[in-house]
Amino acid sequence: MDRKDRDSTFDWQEPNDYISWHINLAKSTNTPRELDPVLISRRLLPINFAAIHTTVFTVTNTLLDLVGSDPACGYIPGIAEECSRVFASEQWQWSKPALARLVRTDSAIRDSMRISGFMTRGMLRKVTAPAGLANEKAGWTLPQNAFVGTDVYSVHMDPEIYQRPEEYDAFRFSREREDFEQKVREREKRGEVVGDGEREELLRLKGMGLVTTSETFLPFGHGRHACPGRFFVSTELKMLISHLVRNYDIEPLPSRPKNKWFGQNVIPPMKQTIRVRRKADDTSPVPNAEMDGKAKGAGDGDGAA
Ligand code: HEM
Repeated sequence: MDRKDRDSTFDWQEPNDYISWHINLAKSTNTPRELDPVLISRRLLPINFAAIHTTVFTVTNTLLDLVGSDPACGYIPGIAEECSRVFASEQWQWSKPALARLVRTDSAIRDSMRISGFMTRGMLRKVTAPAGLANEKAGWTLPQNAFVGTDVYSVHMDPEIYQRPEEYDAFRFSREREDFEQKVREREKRGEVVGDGEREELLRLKGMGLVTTSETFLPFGHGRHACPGRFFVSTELKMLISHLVRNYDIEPLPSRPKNKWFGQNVIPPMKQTIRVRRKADDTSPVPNAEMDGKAKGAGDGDGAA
């Protein structure tokens, strides 16, 4: 970077990555302390920690939830059909809007995060106010330095919020949206006007996407400190699942292997295996295109799917 600053003919292009952002920020805010390589690595490590095991647990859980479901539910063929259809319509090149159309895939990941989330207590916070925190209505107080978190598991398993909460339903969040979109398409075909009410309903249904946090969907936390990596991870997981279901036959398991609880965490069984076989007919003329890092605009901005 320094050399490029001194000599613009130097043949080097700055990578668009965390370390470069960090260095640029340190320079633009005149904080030379932040340029210390040891400090940079200390900033980077927690991000790696926040990003990697969370993603691995989530994709493992989604696969186990899918493979452990009754094949009669048709989840994997349904997702494969959606991925093939959208991928083909995009000339075998993922883009952010194309990934946003994978509503079944999105829903399959979302319901897995709800039912098989690795964190049963979320949003741990420390009370810093010297006077503590009081909830007069509920009749409790928390002293300074107390820790408080949210019982995420009970919210995700509440039958008043989710119908049959103990069941993994891969299309829980997409079924209604697909039906609604189909009806709107039919009305448009008949030349009928789509009104504000329908547009609002569509917005509500889009709000049931993976990256949308709420008081009732908490695997990414909620509010000010909600996971900023969720947009990236939604892109990554959809591409990964799409690649798998489009290119491999996956043998169903007789039942969903049990996750392991320890303390307030739940992790997938580490020794579980699944059987896959490469499909004879390759479904795209550009094999592995979606895994070659060619998704356009992936990871930036919002994107409720
Ligand atoms: C499926 C994968 C992931 C899950 C389930 C997840 C979940 C979470 C949760 C529950 C929080 C805490 C929210 C809170 O305390 O309010 C969090 C925070 C965070 N996550 Fe993720 N995360 C995932 C992937 C990622 C990735 C890929 C990155 C980075 C590329 C990332 C970066 C962060 C960061 C920097 C924070 C701290 C945000 C803050 O304190 O303001 N996460 N994540």
